[in-house]
Amino acid sequence: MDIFRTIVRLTRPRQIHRLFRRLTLLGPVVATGVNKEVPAALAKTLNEAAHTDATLLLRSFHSSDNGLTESEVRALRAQIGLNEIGQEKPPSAWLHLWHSYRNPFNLLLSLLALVSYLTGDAKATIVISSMIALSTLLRFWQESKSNQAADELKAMVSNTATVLRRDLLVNSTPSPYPNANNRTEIPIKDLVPGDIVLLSAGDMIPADCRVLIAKDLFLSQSAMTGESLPVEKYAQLSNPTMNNPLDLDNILFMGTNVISGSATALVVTTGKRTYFGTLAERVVTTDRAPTAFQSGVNKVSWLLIRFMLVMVPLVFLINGYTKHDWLEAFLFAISVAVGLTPEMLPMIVTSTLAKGAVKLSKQKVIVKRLDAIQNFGAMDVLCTDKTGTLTQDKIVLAQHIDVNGAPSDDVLTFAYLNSYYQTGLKNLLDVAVLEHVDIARNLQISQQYSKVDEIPFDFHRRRMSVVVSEHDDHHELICKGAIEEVLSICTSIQQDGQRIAVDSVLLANIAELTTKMNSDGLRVVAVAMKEIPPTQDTYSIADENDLTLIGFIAFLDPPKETTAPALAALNTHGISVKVLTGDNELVTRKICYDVGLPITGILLGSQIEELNDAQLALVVETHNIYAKLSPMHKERIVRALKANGHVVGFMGDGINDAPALHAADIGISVDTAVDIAKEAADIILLEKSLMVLEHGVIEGRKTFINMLKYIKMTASSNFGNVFSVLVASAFLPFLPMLPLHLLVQNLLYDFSQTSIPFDNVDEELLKQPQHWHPTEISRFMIFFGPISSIFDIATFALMWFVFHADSAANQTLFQSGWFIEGLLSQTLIVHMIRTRKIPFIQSRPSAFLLFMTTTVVLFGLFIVMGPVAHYFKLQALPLSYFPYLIAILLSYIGLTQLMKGYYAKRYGWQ
Ligand SMILES: Nc1ncnc2c1ncn2[C@@H]1O[C@H](COP(=O)(O)OP(=O)(O)OP(=O)(O)O)[C@@H](O)[C@H]1O
Ligand SMILES: [Mg+2]
Repeated sequence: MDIFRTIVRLTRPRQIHRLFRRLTLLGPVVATGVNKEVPAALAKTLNEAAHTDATLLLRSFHSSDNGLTESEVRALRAQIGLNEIGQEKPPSAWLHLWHSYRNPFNLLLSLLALVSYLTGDAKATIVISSMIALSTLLRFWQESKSNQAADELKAMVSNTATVLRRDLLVNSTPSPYPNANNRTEIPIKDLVPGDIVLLSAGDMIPADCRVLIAKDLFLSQSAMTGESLPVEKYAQLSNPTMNNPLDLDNILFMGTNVISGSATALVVTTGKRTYFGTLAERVVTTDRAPTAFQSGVNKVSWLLIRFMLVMVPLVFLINGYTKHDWLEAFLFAISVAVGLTPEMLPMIVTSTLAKGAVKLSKQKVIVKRLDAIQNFGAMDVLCTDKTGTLTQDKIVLAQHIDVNGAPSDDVLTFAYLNSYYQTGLKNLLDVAVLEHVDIARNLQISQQYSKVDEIPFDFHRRRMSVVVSEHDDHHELICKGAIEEVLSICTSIQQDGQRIAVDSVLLANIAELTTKMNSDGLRVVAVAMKEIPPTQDTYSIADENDLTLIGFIAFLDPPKETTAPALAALNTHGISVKVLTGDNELVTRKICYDVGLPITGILLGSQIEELNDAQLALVVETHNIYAKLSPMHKERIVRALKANGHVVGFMGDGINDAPALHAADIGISVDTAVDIAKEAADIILLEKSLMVLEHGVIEGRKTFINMLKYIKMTASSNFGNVFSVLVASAFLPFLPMLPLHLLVQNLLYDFSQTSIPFDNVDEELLKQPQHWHPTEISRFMIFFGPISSIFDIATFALMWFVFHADSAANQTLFQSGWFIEGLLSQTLIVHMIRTRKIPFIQSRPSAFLLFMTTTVVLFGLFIVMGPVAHYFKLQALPLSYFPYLIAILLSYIGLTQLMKGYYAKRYGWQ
């Protein structure tokens, strides 16, 4: 929860990164420059776990081959707590209150209060103290709301682990781990030591674990150790003398993830006691390059700070010299500085983003990194995979045929065995195969077959094999995968019960058959096998040779009905869609045709391989379909588009999508995706649909536009104010406003701005991607700021010449006149600047904004005209002042409206 407090300091990028990391469940925290040592107690536990024999270890954890029982787990959890990292605990309310207080604005007010108290000015002390309370509570309240929203969002994304539970065992015979029928999915936070977890490619390691069984298990530990190469892990230590905990190669660390292979592991430590947990308290995160948005906010802040550095000393010196009261000149200069500081900027940014995030969550879009919202609105190219996005989430096995195209039960049987025994990949194709449960019954799998080994899937080979033994007289290696990739390892073909050597005629026939199916939109997977004498019990990729092609299974992957309208909607919002898939071009072409996505060019992974970066940069602009891609191709395409200046979104849910999700400006994944894809994403959709995405994009744009509004208004009105102060200081024999007045004005204005996140946005602004142009903000500020000064100076003249407030004795009258005009013009101008159109008539503000600005205006009038004026060192103005005021305000509005037209024509309006 202190996440959001941290974001409040938006001008400090380092904080943001830390914060965003924390929003991710097991964020990629990279420990740099910290003591990476494993605490002694943990090192001992891990070493013991690594060196103890598996059976003994299980016993020492009171666990078994089949895991713990539900009641054991519950008892243990009550004792040791949830599997969570402690840091996510919210800070105490008092601490939060202190942080809400601790800013320059409040510190200055406190100083003023102290000065008033010491000079015996009780009224001023009371007024100033109440201001401090008000501004602190305002911030406290806003932030608490944002924090709560963030917590609720986080809870919406599911993070589960697969565990074995002894009491779920269906029959008394213990099943081999990988296909155990007593597996169940539980939230990661519910894991306890002694739990047995099943892991496969794409999973995050949910706690510190000891490997019990590993199959080609490769992990990325970069999150933990910074090393980028995958490390292999085994069930047994490769070197039994090893005792450096981080080198133990049968220990898995929380926060790392499985790149390939599969494992069964025993949970050894959980939560804060894991290595990750101990690290989380000490980590220094590496800085990612700040996003365009962060650096934009920084630029604006710096602009104002630089400006302040020039103006404030000037104000100080001028007032000191001319009025000879250096203390007052100092306090005044400081107040001007505070007036210039956009101290509410971080809070407005936070609450605008948080509010956007909450609204998005109602559209089933969960934002993991808050500043992704801005990128969401800026995105102009969306790259997406095919399955589940363009097509329905449900794939069905439609055909199982031999090489002649005749239905064949053999093919289905082999495919079933392959899907049943493989553990490396969880995907929809296997789910579809396994739906044919009748086969399992007929085959009596567990009695007739036993698994010998498997060669897991990877996205370069595009195939996977399992080796099973039937009656022990031979082993069968069964392979399934993409057509070309399987054919490349086949030397024969099974035709009408005969095994025939592959020749070009056969190959041509097969090509014709599969092309036909692909063009009908069927995804085709080839199935092949070979029999091997049972001389070995481990197999590797090298054994995938000399296979016999049995036939094909074909899947129906029909397009979603919503895809076509969603594509059209994205198009009208200025976003072009590109399809990046590992599947082949024929199927993809058919799907694109079905959903009405015009194809502007198809490029294959193999072709991309041959292009250098410059060539690729040209090609990605023109082509919109990319097929047969490896994960690295996907990433390269995203990078090329980014380098061309696009803001690129990538949507995907597989292991193969993770690198591209990382590379994109905005990574989008789904709740059902593999852990590492979810981890890499900035946005999680609770429903994989392009339609949902469109709502998200619009919400993102609204959020961004409102934030920009605030920044533009505040920058320009602060700029104008200081300009006026400078002019007034030079000519007046007294202060144009007391420090107190400046601060009250500032606070009231800020107060009215808290409604900005809720404001309406003009329709036409939502049509195009919204980019961030920090230079435009300075231009806007320099353009519109001085306009207000013209009318401020007119007010000075009015007070001086008409109302004869021309001596120190009359200064309160002068100050009151300017106080009202300044506050009213600043508040009114909010309505002018929030739209390029005619306010109220062509573009209506939200009711809340209207309410807040009206309240502030009335309150300002009350302070001056009401009975409390002397508390604020103000005095009631003669009624004859008001017609002048109205004239001044109307002229101001008129001139601003004119200038808006000119500005928009010249520079455009965002
Ligand atoms: N479970 C599996 N068994 C065998 N082969 C598979 C399996 N999953 C994928 N393949 C093969 O690998 C190819 C690429 O995988 P996949 O289609 O999942 O890639 P992708 O880029 O995620 O595609 P999509 O855009 O459709 O999500 C598939 O077309 C198929 O030939
Ligand atoms: Mg996919």
